[in-house]
Amino acid sequence: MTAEIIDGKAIAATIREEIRQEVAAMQAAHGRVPGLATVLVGARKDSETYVRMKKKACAEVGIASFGHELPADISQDELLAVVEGLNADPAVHGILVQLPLPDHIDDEAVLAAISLEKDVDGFHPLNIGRLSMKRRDPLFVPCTPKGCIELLDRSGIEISGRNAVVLGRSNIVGLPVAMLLLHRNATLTVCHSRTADLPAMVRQADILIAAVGRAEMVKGDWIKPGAAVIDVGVNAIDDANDPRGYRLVGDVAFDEAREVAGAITPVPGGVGPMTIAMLLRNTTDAAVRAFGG
Ligand SMILES: Nc1nc2c(c(=O)[nH]1)N[C@@H](CN(C=O)c1ccc(C(=O)N[C@@H](CCC(=O)O)C(=O)O)cc1)CN2
Repeated sequence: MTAEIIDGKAIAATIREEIRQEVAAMQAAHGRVPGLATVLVGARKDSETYVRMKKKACAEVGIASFGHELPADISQDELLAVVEGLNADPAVHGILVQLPLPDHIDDEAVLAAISLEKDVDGFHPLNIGRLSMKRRDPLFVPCTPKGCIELLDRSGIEISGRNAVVLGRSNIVGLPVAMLLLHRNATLTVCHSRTADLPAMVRQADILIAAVGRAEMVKGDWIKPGAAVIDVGVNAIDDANDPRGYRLVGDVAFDEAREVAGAITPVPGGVGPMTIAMLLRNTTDAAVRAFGG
């Protein structure tokens, strides 16, 4: 079997066009557009790239973006003051604090300071708490997990009643995506570094979400024939043939897995573009609420 490739780039482009039209309609109806504040602390190259991609995506759909580039040695109080200022700014409907933050900053305190109505990353403890409960919808769902579910839905992959295995238990991806799958009536297994016989567990998966951050860890013979494989990993590995000196690979050994799976996301071009599309979705939803529907 050769798997169907789930083209995250194309699906994200469709979603972005849907949002562009909504934003144009908002502009016509209210004379206002959604606004996203991005907060970048320090000069990590990957974070700079992601924030730049987010601002560009905002511009393409008509969302206003307000960039705050702050020094790596900013104090926690100073950063909290920036967040408070954005909470009070009526032009800002969503606040994105790019992670990870420098070690001297307590990221939980910063995420908890974001107004619930502007928490477009969905990382506020109350939003996460609501995500973990039945029938208590959070105001926002974290972007990468939401993007994984959207990829399954838009590819016509049934979730209810299927065995879903989540590899990884991070706050950003593993735990929230596990909750979303459970809410959609999947039978859920969460695997991690202490799981015994990982290949055997993964082989149970009708739907596999790989989010461990280890390059090509999941081998082809770990995959159940016909499974849907959503690869969240974005890992740089050395490649002398690439002009950048590296290339990006996922957590799944793609060439092996595509011979066994029914459907699979590539890296790059799978989940990554969906993360940004879902941020635009959440920001637009925040503005709709702020404008009164
Ligand atoms: N506040 C947040 N911080 C972080 C999040 C997040 O959702 N909110 N997620 C990640 C990084 N991330 C967004 O911030 C992100 C990662 C990857 C991509 C993406 O489109 N990747 C491309 C490849 C890009 C490249 O060539 O370098 C792909 O997979 O096709 C977008 C966003 C951590 N921090």
